[in-house]
Order: sequence, then C-alpha cells, then structure tokens
Amino acid sequence: GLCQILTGVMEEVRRSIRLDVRGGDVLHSLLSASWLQALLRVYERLQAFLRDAPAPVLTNATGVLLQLTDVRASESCSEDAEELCRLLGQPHLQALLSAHDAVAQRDYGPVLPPMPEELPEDEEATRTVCLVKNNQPLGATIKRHELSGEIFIARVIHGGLADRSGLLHAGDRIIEVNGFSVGGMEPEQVIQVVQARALGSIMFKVVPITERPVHRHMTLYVRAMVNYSPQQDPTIPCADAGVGFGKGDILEIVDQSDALWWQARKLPGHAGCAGLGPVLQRSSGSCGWSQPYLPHTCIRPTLSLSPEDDLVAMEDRCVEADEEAFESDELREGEKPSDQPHLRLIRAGFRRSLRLCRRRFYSTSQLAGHAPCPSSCRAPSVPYEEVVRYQRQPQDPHRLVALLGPSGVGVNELRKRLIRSDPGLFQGAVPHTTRPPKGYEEPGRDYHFTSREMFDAMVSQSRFLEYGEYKGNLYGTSVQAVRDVLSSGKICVLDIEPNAIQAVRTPELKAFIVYVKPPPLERLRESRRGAAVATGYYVNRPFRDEDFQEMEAAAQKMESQYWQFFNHVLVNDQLQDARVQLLAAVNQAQDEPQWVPSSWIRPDGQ
Ligand SMILES: Nc1ncnc2c1ncn2[C@@H]1O[C@H](COP(=O)(O)OP(=O)(O)OP(=O)(O)O)[C@@H](O)[C@H]1O
Repeated sequence: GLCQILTGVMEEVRRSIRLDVRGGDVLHSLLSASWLQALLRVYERLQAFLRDAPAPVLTNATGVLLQLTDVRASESCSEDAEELCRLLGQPHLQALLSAHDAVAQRDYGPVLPPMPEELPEDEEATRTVCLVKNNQPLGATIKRHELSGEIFIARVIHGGLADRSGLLHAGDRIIEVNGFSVGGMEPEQVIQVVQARALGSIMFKVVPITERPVHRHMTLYVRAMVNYSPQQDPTIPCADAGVGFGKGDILEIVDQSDALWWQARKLPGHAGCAGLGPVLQRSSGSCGWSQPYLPHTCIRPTLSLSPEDDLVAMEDRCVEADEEAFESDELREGEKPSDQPHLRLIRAGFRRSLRLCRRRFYSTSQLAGHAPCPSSCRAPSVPYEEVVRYQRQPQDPHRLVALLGPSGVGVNELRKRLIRSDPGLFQGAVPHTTRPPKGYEEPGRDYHFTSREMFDAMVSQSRFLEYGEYKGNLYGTSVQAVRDVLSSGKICVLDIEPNAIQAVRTPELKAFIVYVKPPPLERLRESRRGAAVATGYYVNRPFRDEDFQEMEAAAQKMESQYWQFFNHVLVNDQLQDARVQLLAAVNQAQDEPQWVPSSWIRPDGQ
C-alpha cells in the first residue's frame, strides 16, 4: 500500500505548493521522482514475495547426506540404497545441497551493522553511507585538500560500486570511515582503514557536496589511434582505476566531466565498471598518431590541492596523484588475350607493373618531379577518432574493399580469388597509365591510357588515390575509377599500399580495410612450398627463407604504424580458408552495422 500512501502524500504536497508553503515544490519533485516510484514498486513486490515465500523443508540437507553414508556402511544395505548413496555422493549433487542449505539458512547476505545511535546535531549536513563490498573495488578515488587537510571524494568511477549506490559523489567531504574519524589522517591511513575490510560493509560519514556539477551525460564512441597502458602512465591519478587500450579498440566514453581524464569502457562486452583514460592532446608531428604512448605532460595538479602524496584512491592500492600489394596473369608480349570473358574480367585491374611501382614508391621516398602522393602520410595526428555505428542501406553504394599487407603475403592472390568467386559482384578499378597500349589491350578495360601531361594534371588535382612510376611510366588508381565500379552497383576491390589509407578513408568511399597478415614462420614455410614470389615484371622464383623473414619484418612495421586503420585482420595461412574468411568479412562490411568515423556520416560535425 506504499504507492497508495505516496499518492495521498503527493496530493497534500500539491496543496502546499498551491498555498506557496516553503519547500513544497522541492518535496513534490522528490516524491514524484520516477526512481522513488520505481523503488516503492520494487519494495512492494518484495513484501509480497516475503509473504508467499516458500519455506525450506530442512535447512541442513548436507548433514542428512552424511547420515546416509552411515547407512551404506551397514551390511544390510540394499542395492537401491547403494545406488542412492552413489548418486548422492557425486560432487555436483553435494554442491547443490550445500547451496540449498546456504539459501535455506539465509546465509547469503552480509549482516549490516546497526545504524549509529548518536547522530550529531548538524545531522542535516552529514550523510551516512553504507556500501557492501563483495571483493570488488569501491570505484572511487579520494584526495586531500592542501590547506585544510580535509579528505574529499575526488572521482566516482562510472558503473562502480560507489556510482551504483548513487550515494557518493565527487566533492563529498569524508568525515569518518567505519567509525574512525579521518580528521588529520594521511590519505594512506584512510586507505588502510578502507582496506581493513575486504568484504562486508564499509560505512562512510560524508558531508555531501552542496552544488553538484551538472554532467553532460552524452555517450561518445571513439576508436583509439594509440596504445595506452595506465600502468606505464606516471600521470594517471590512479593506475588501478585506468582503462588500458590498444590501437583500433573501440571505447565508449561514459563521462567527460573531467578536462583531463575520460571515463571509458572498452567495447565490446565491458558492461561493468568504466576506467580512466587520458584526454590526450594532439601530438605535434604530422604522423605522430602512431606512437605507442603519448606522455601528456600538459597535466598538472589543480592549485588548491597538494601535488603528490595527498590524493588517495579508495580503490584498493590506489593513490591518486591527481587531477589527469600484376598481373602475374598479365599477358607477356606477343601472347594473345583470353577469349573467355571471365578471364578478361579478372585481368582487368591486375596490373603487376602498378603493384611493383607502388612497392617501389612505398619503399622509396617520392617520385622525381612530382609532388608527394596526395595520400602520403596525411593521417590526422589524433589520439582518438570519433566513431558511429553505420549500417549500409540496400540503396547505398557498396563500401570500397581495400586489401593491404606486406609484399608477397598474398594480397593480390586473395583479391583475384575474391573477384573470380563472383565477377558479377566484385570488380577491380581500371588503372591509369602513361605507357602505350599493347596490341591486345583495350582502353578503359585494361587501362585508361593517358598522356603524361594529363596524368600530371590529374596528380595536381588530387584525383589519384595512389600513383607511382615504374620503368619510366606512370601508373595510378583514380578516385573516378573506383567510383565507376561502385556506381555500377558492384563492390570495388583494391589492393593498396599503406600510404593510400587516408585517401580511401573518405565519406564517399567508406573503405573497409582488410589487413592480410602472414602466418607464423613455420606455417609460411609449409604453406608456400609450391608458391612463387614475384621479384620483377616477369621474374618469379620459389620463396626463400629470407623472403619470409622480410615479410615478417615488413608485417611488423606495418602493424606498428597502421594497426588502428585495419577493419579486419586476415591471417593468410591456408589460401582456401583465407578466401572464405575474406568473403565473410566483406559481406559483413556491406550488410552489418560497423563502426565508422563519425565524419563519414555527419560531415558537418553535428
Ligand atoms: N596462402 C597461400 N598459400 C600458398 N601460396 C600463397 C598463399 N597466398 C599467396 N600465395 C602465393 O604467394 C605468391 C605471392 O602472392 P601475391 O602475388 O598475391 O603477393 P602480394 O601480397 O600481392 O605481394 P606483391 O604485391 O609483392 O606481389 C603467389 O605465388 C601466390 O599464389
């Protein structure tokens, strides 16, 4: 009947408001709060349950079981009794009975201490908070005021015990812990008092902060572009309360109220307590985002607080230091092109010369007489990239699929196999070249043949995703060539070099980047036994051990610099398996929700 009483009280209060009784509106808003209503409903349900609660027949089933073993010991024990004893002797049944007894004896909840009888006179100003610790951190940090020496709650960690209680807030002044006055205590001493009880209840007496800051509870999702380890960060207020993450991880930022430290959860699957993550500053270098750890030296303690030993976390052991990849199928000269249309299709777009020049371009610096490739090192130096969930609609163009990996790993092989699996759906982009067409080549199908002047103009207009020079000829993949495939309703599949990553990550192309990773050395030796590595335009030879080692080294370098941009990592061990996995990933990219940069979806920053 509590809800009914509350309705009656609310009516009274409403009358008080009409009569302009002081405090009436505050009381009304309190009583009409949805959380209070919900709590009362829960309370009433629990009361109803207590009334109808089933009573255990016995509270000591485990004891009865022991008596049964005595029965077994007697000689007159029947076969049935034997079987019963055997069944009851099984560990899972014993565990079940033990659990039964614990419930029957109501031995499952901590016994709360009685409320203190003597309440201070300024009772209104203090609040007694009792938190029950079940081997989990309290999820709050404390700090000491430099001048007054008073102990304050510095931060309440989202989703932690203190936060879920709703009773402790950043800024609350702590007066007592478990009956011990914290006046004059060093922060470490306060921690010792908290740690004295690993389990059970901990009682805090606090003076609540009078004006709680209004938090913008706007959840933000970001992709980490750097690695971060709280344990290696000397500036984190509390390492144990930190959230560690690696490049490419998706983080859910649940609290941005602190200018220097976000509270974040790593996705997927970390539904519990959030952790502290640094609001890292942009690094100064143009490609600085690839660094493993950015020390955020901008972090300084706040003025009114002592800088070092005065901040203590109520997390266990936590002291807050304070507020902070051609055409290997390409026809040799004089060879005739295939009459089979599907083979022609496959050949279109597999241009070894382009791959080789790209490799050269990537490994050397820049094309003589040309501006640097527009895509080269244009990565924004941001530690985080805001992301949103994107689901491609059936009427939308497909996402570009870009494959990359260390030379020889099988990027081109996988790309060919993917296109061959469904030429009606997958297609490569037709590259541009300044070299003269060969007899069998058809402009617009094999290459867009163009003059050097035209090519240069396209370069200066940033119309290439990537380009390079091979044996005196220029080769490049234009944005328009990709657009042509996408607008025909097909999925464009490209192999790119890392320096083209930024050029394909655009709102228009929405590239899904698949990194093709070499398997461990042993597996490389085994799986590449019959395979040949391309060392020049027409030069193939069997793989050697040095090739594998080079591949591994190149892979490591690529991973350390670009891991954050990989949407899918595919280990190319067994070719057939890898192709199947690639197909599955590509389908997922087109048909299932994916995290993409928010700027792709909301270019205006809204
Ligand atoms: N999983 C695999 N098992 C066996 N052989 C493979 C596998 N993947 C690729 N190969 C073979 O390895 C060789 C190199 O592959 P591919 O040409 O695709 O490499 P790439 O990554 O495109 O490198 P590059 O651009 O330097 O040629 C080819 O002969 C290919 O058939």
